[in-house]
Amino acid sequence: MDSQVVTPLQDALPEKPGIVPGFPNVADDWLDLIADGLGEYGWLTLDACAVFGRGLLTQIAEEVAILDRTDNLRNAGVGRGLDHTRDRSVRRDKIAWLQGVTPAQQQFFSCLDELQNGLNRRLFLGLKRFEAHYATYHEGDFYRRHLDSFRGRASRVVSLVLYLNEGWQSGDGGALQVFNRDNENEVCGVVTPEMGRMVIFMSEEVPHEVLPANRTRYSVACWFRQDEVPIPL
Ligand SMILES: O=C(O)CCC(=O)C(=O)O
Ligand SMILES: [Fe+2]
Repeated sequence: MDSQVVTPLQDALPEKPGIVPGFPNVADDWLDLIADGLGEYGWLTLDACAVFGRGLLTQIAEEVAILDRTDNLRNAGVGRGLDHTRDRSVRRDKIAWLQGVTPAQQQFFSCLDELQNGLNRRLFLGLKRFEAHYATYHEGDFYRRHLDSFRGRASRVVSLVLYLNEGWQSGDGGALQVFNRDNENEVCGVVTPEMGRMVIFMSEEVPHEVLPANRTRYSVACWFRQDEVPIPL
């Protein structure tokens, strides 16, 4: 597996007022909405600002920006185990895996935990753990159409991407195109990577593609998995 230890960059982070009390707030109705969208369409997008709170989103965005500026992200690969390659014709983003070590990452991971439990209770997915990485797409970077998991491998089951870019304009490119799970040539959604926007989809079912970005694009991508430990694919 592509992995990289992310050292907490506490010293580099400016003083923050902290995370606002009452946030994050993973409420039952929010979990219902996500479970309904996944169950009915296999994917959904929503604005998660009110759930995470601006304070946490800003801290997460600063972490990835610092990792980017200090050259602590590395070229992402395609496939796992022996099939793992860094094919730049398929994807050009740079990534760093989260270890849940900084206060912001701990808060974020506790939300992912609640989401995992909420989805298991509603959809009986048997999700056991999750993994998450920061991703940076610089100008011209893209990720061609793909699925995040292959059928029957019982690995990645649900994908989640949270975008971290203030003031994203349509001319900035970098949209996520979501394809129909029954017809991979039909676009059924276009998601703009604006701060706090989130997309969630079934990893084995929904083809998707990141269009070339015209400015730096930050995100955190997470996968909820059914396996206890990574199964080499
Ligand atoms: O950043 C996105 O919009 C999607 C990224 C993606 O598809 C992936 O990392 O597998
Ligand atoms: Fe993907």
